[in-house]
Amino acid sequence: MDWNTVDTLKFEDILYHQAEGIARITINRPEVHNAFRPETVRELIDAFHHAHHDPGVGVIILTGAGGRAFCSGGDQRVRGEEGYRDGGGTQHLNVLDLQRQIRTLPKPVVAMVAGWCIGGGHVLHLVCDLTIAADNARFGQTGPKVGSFDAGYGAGLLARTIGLKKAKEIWFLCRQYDARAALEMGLVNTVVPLEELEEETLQWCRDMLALSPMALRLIKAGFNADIDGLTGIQELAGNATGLFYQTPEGQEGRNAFLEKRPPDFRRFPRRP
Ligand SMILES: CC(C)(COP(=O)(O)OP(=O)(O)OC[C@H]1O[C@@H](n2cnc3c(N)ncnc32)[C@H](O)[C@@H]1OP(=O)(O)O)[C@@H](O)C(=O)NCCC(=O)NCCSC(=O)CCC(=O)c1ccccc1C(=O)O
Repeated sequence: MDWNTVDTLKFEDILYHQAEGIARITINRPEVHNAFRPETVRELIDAFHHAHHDPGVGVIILTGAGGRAFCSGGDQRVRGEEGYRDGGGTQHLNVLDLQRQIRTLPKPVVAMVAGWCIGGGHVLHLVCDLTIAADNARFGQTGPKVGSFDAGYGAGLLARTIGLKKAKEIWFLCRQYDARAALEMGLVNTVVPLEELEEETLQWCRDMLALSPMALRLIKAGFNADIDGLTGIQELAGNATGLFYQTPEGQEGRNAFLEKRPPDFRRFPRRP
């Protein structure tokens, strides 16, 4: 695949590439196994925002540079007493904003995982819709070992994904799991040799690009609705409103207002 960059997007900690309707977002800090600092997360949020609003993008890949790590979580070197310090000294837990963004983004997001997928990095793959793992991938949570925990998606979505007992084991014992074990517990969708990781991920993306974007959008919202509470229902309901706007019945209300007349909904059926 010949990836293109986007001239308007300038990043320091991440890379953004695009081709054939696929956006590839790469955390590019291999010297720390792609740990994220607040600036990394801010750039990821901007990149996902761009991919979300680009009508030429149908599927998004999230990955890490270097082949040795997807992401090792928050950068412990900038961890302060309240969060992770940015260059100006303000402390953040802004990866939580990124997690919600990936959940509500109405396009499939695929985690392409090689190497370490640990801590907050593990939660990032978890909130992606699908995970394609290389055979060198290793998964786990370290929170209780390093004085941290993610009791939101990191706990609840993990339990929904692999079951409560296994999710508690992962958090309570802080063990690491290889790709085969991750596949067996339903934590990833497939495992391939490292050298085939990108091609396999692209094939999954191409298969999704051949399908109805609206159907994928709605089924993603449907999968997330109950787990995400009112935010999930809002996403599903927003889609319903968007579809209703496209109907003559929805447009009659707007037209009547603009034409300063009472709306006439009598011609629209009350369906069984
Ligand atoms: C991933 C390891 C197991 C890999 O081990 P190994 O192969 O031996 O490599 P190393 O030599 O350890 O690492 C190479 C190099 O990278 C540096 N590094 C690795 N991880 C980090 C990191 N997270 N931060 C900073 N630096 C890192 C390492 O120091 C080495 O550099 P040198 O210069 O050579 O020393 C192992 O590296 C490891 O265990 N890493 C730490 C994993 C970890 O504990 N991550 C943090 C978990 S907590 C978190 O992610 C917080 C997320 C968050 O923001 C959050 C917010 C709100 C609610 C909840 C959360 C949440 O906790 O998720």
